[in-house]
Amino acid sequence: MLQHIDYCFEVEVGERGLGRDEFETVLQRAEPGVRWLREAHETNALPLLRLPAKEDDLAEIAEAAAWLADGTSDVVILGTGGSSLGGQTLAQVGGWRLPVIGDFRQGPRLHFLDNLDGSSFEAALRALPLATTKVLAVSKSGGTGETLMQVMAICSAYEDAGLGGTLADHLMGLSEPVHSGALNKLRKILEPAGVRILPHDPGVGGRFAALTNVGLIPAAIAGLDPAAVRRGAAKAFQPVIDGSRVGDIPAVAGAALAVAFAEARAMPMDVMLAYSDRLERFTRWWVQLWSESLGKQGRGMTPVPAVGPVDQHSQLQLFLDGPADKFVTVITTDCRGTGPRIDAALAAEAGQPEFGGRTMGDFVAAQQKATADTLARNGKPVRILSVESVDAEAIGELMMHYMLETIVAAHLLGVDAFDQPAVEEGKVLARTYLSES
Ligand SMILES: O=P(O)(O)OC[C@H]1O[C@](O)(CO)[C@@H](O)[C@@H]1O
Repeated sequence: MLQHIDYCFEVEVGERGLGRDEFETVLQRAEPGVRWLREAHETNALPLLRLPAKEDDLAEIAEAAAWLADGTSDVVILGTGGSSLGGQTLAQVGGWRLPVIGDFRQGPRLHFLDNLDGSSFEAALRALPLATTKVLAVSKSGGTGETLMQVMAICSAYEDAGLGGTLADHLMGLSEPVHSGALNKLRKILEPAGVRILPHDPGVGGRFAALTNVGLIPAAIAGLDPAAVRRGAAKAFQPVIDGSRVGDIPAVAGAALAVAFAEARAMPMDVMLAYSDRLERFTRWWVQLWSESLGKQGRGMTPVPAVGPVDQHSQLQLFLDGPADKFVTVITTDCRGTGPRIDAALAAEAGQPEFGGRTMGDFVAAQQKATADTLARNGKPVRILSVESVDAEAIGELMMHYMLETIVAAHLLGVDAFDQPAVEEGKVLARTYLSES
């Protein structure tokens, strides 16, 4: 992966761009954050940082994925937020939820039920052949209401189908170990039925858990090699541990840019425009990571997910000509030569001669470059992240890059990247309203 940041500076984009000295100042402010990361890695204070090199859990991940998938018609993954989006992101790289081929994938059908909607859940329960379905219920805390309700509904559905005695043959859980006698409700439901519960690493926060069993089991079911995902993550982490200068660590430079644009240019909207169907879920995973990690104490930047070229026909007008409050990241792939090649005679006849002999990938390659250049020409700062192709290593590298970028941005903003205190109030109120209804 290469990061190009020339279009972030005033010499290229004019007054919305940063001066090199301004950027250097923010980079210097990032140094304590990078020192903290290095120390946390050495002392294992942040287990996330040990994941890229971790190998001792890969056999269990492969075995769990095989148990869920082998001889199964459908695999249902319950869980929300960080207990689902990392798995979705990785599974999409393996083909899940891609247009058309998502429906023709080899192996069991894969379903992530991360949103709670009674009517669709009921329809899903009617449609699923329960006897040949396996369910993975993921909740780090074991206490998320939406996931608990789904698990209870599924257990009852098995009971109603006369399969109540076979829950251990169909369900698997993934949750933190019980600590200091606290109640883990997911375990409380599943353990008495003999359902196996895999451990969620208590030291890895939900939205940072994609490189653990939480993300890698769905990845393996979708045909991705978990070891390759981690190899990619190690690439993003390498410049942190090898002592590179802060400005030479892509994730640190990215964090410094985002914070500098928010603070010094009043540009608190961060757009991720990814030119690949395989990265659509990745943009959504990043939305949670960026929002829950940074949106605190009146600070934070608002993530805007977009996919190209389709969002050129939806959001690009706003990015180019709306409020000048956005820092855009364009993620490009080397897609030249991919896809169908267009017949020259047909192209000429249609009055589109430049299509003749070109592939769809050639057109998208031209579009992603044209979008970045057009934004820059219109005075909009743009960063370009280019990956050769979207495979297991590339997604691992992208995910680790963004986790590091988020942690460093939190240091720069002076907020805790790892908590999400504000969402608790609404959860308590919803429980009160439910018991009063
Ligand atoms: O994995 P859990 O504990 O069920 O939490 C699911 C999600 O809910 C949140 O706690 C927010 O409500 C997220 O941070 C988390 O990813």
